[in-house]
Amino acid sequence: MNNNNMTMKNLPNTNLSSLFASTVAAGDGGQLFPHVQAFEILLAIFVFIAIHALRQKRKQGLPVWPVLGMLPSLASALQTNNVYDWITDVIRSQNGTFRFKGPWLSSLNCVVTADPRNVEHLLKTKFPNFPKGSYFSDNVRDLLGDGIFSADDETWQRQRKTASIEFHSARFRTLTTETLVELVHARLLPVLEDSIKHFVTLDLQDVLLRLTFDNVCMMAFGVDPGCLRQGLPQIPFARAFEDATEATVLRFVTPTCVWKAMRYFNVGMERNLRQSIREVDEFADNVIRTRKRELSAQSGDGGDNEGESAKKRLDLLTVFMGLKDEKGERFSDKFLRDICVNFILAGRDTSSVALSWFFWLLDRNPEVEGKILEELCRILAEREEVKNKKKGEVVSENGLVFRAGEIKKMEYLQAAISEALRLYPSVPVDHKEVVEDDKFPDGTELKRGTKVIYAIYTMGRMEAIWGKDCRDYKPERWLRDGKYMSESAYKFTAFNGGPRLCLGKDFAYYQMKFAAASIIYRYRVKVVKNHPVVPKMALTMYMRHGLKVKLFRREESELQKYFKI
Ligand code: HEM
Repeated sequence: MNNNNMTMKNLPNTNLSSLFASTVAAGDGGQLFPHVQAFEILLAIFVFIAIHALRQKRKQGLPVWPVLGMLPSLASALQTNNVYDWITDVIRSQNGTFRFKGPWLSSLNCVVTADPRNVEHLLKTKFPNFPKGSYFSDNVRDLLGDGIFSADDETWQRQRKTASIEFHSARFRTLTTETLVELVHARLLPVLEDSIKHFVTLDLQDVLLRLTFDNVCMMAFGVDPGCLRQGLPQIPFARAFEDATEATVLRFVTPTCVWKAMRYFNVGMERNLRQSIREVDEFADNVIRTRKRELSAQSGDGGDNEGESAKKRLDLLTVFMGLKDEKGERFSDKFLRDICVNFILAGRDTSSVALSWFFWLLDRNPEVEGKILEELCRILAEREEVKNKKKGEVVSENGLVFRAGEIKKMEYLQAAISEALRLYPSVPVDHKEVVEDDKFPDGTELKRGTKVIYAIYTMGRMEAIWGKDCRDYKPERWLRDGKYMSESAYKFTAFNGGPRLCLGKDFAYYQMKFAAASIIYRYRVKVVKNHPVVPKMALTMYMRHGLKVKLFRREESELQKYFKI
């Protein structure tokens, strides 16, 4: 055998077994040096394996290596700027669904799909067969306990039912609307105004995260942590919460036995996680204790300050404190803590991250910004007091607050935000586990215990779902005769679908529209030139480097153009 002639190109035509045989035979005859012989054998084995692995790529989407499975491809994809684009390419090459093969004995084997028929199957049709599962809940239990996000079955159902009634009650809606007005006008806009006064750039993602964190803490605990204030202070509870979620996410990319051992010995990331959870718990315990005191003061003499303030409360903590479980007993403090922490996780960063991508897209699509502004001014022009004013007066009104009815009329803005969520869903991938053997509508076999990932990010980029222009930012695709038309939850999965549809969806749209309209009406948001914008690998699709922007106050003359009065 002439080893010098052995190239990757001509090898597929070589009879490998004869190659092996001749190599070994040469060794038997002792005509070659033993280390050359060993090298040849190893090289031949390697080439054989490489060809086999690469051949699998066509059939299975990625090369499959002995022992390591598809891990090398994943590892190199993780070094790129956007792992979600990589997943998208693989899924597209496999017509919507592929099976990821992890290393031997690892927990990484899974089926990944972006086929709406499969997504409907797992989120709705066969919902009981696809719970979150023990792998997910084991990983998140220390932080989320038995809260709605990680729970399945009755524990989930009970929280879902109660929270759903509360979320859809008129009182709750009024309170959240009022809270939002206060947060945007007394806190967000002054911070933005400050950046203009001091000629500084701003990380808009950080500012929006602060806004939604304060907002959701007020909904869950009835407490304002005050993250969004001038000077943007560090708030220990917010910091601890963020650290705890980041450390929890690390468990998903660490072999289970490794993180469990680290937890046992209280070292590394597990040590940090324990410390952060302790701080979150201290905050929660404190709020729960104080609320209990308030409520007992209210049911006692009812006249003192604590009792009075408790009467006004509508947060989830107070609602759940007033309820009893199926045995007629009050919920434990631990369960109350879990409920609140889960709601904070669900509502903390989803809307702010969506808004960050939205403002980035607006910067790249100024015609969309123009259409939003036109819509805002058209809606404002319907106000009686505006009609009675002379041309130009309304635009100089600093204290202008959009009303709930006006927010609802913002169809184009809703379309523009939905379009941003289609391309950059706040939750880019989600996860389920198979209880009993099953089969997807596309024919994929699912064995009991299989992990299933539905790739929400990829679904927004499938030609089969959205057409040839699926990668373009086009709010118009959501409009029919100027009215916003929602899509099937199994095509547009940003808010999940079926029984576990996002509970905060309506509120989130309201919150995002209110904040966006209040900003866009006053400022042009320009992304700092050459600022790198790439997603971060996390449960929520943050921008890895934040969103550095500079704000410019809108000139009256610019707004004037849009007022048709
Ligand atoms: C743009 C904003 C939002 C997006 C894109 C979004 C998306 C989602 C998604 C994908 C899920 C399913 C997660 C899973 O089961 O693994 C979910 C669940 C949930 N979301 Fe949202 N969400 C948003 C805002 C909010 C807000 C503001 C709240 C509350 C204040 C909220 C409350 C919830 C709750 C409680 C669940 C759990 C529902 C259940 O399991 O029954 N979400 N959301």
